[in-house]
Amino acid sequence: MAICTILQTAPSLHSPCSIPTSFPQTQVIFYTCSNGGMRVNSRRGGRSNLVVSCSADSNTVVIGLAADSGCGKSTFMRRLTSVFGGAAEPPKGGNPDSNTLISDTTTVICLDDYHSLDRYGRKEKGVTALDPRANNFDLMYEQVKAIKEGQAVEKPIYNHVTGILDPPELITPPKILVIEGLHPMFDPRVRELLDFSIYLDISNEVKFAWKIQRDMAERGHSLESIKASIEARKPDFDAYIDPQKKYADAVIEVLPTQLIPDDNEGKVLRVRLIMKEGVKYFTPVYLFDEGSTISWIPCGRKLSCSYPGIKFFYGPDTYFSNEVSVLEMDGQFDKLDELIYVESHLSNLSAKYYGEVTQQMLKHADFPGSNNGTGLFQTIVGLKIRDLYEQIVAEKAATTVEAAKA
Ligand SMILES: Nc1ncnc2c1ncn2[C@@H]1O[C@H](COP(=O)(O)OP(=O)(O)OP(=O)(O)O)[C@@H](O)[C@H]1O
Ligand SMILES: O=C(CO)[C@H](O)[C@H](O)COP(=O)(O)O
Repeated sequence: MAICTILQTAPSLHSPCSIPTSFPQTQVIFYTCSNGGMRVNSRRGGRSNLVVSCSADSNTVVIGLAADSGCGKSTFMRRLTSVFGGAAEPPKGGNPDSNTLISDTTTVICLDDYHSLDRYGRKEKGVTALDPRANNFDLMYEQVKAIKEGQAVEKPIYNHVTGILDPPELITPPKILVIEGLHPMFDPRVRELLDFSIYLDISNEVKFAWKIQRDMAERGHSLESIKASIEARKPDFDAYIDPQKKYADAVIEVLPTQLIPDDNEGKVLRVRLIMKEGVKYFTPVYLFDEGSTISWIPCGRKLSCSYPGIKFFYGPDTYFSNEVSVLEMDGQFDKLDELIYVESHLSNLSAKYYGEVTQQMLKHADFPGSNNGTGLFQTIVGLKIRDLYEQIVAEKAATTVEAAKA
């Protein structure tokens, strides 16, 4: 059984355990921790809102999601949270500019909150936010480690509206902590804390098309300023962000289509899901026959395809000297409900029932990428993360039972 330890009394803070509002001295009390642990047997009388920590055998599972800005992290997070069945919201009653999203199962923190230099500091020193010198990796490590071990932390907030660091917010240990941003796999100490890691690898052409779509249409930026911002970030992106992909357990690579010769519109995409072999709790998805090499055009009687059609590929490969399986989709779906035909040919999806992938995709048909491989592979990785979490919890429960028997 997991044990939480009372660290301090702090009436103004929220607790990671559900604590009765008051309790008499010498009473034995059971607390359920939000990361799945449980506290028993307190004889302290007193007040509500004690800050407690839940012991290591109720550890939070930590997931890292790396990508450059504007590459679909928020969209991915919304798909992931939905797989667990709840909506994610900023901390209640907190800073309206908080970057954190909390649902029943997951807490997503944005690593921009560990910027050590604010917008003005970066300008003064002439460094970008991608530069490690603009980020506090010691604090990132200490706090992710603490949360993983069941302790609440006071995490800084980087305010994207004002460009300065706001007063911190309390983060209590969830069942699953997702750390998303520019550098989740940069610092070896933080990397070591990750139970699973994902890199969204958006090619320059596609990144440019997405940036234009968002920053011109939604934020009123000019084409020239978007080009200049991408160019200014590129050297640091190449030096500090891109190299993290070699550590990722899964990479979603987004490239221009090969189905339209010399396409420069960037609307039709070729998306590759690169899955590392031999990762604990993670078995790669496969098409038709595990380990074989397959090229498949599913268009025909059961799948409608308008120009330029759809092409799947599956096969083994190596990626930064690691053995991987690659699943690729080029093109886009005309009718999303027909995705069930493709789903029925995929195995190891970690779905709870036949058609769950299609159902998730239909549920969020309005999210960017729902008609192509970006949405499909993000949904599949979401199911894989749920499966990984459930395996870890089951393994811990079995260990606890064994320990109790001994
Ligand atoms: N799969 C996709 N297909 C097409 N466009 C996409 C896709 N994913 C993201 N985009 C585009 O990129 C924009 C940014 O997406 P999103 O907000 O998910 O990225 P982000 O990485 O969280 O960005 P930021 O770090 O800047 O907050 C979207 O508004 C959309 O225009
Ligand atoms: O890369 C980024 C986030 O992923 C931002 O550029 C970084 O956080 C700096 O933010 P701002 O635009 O507020 O100066």
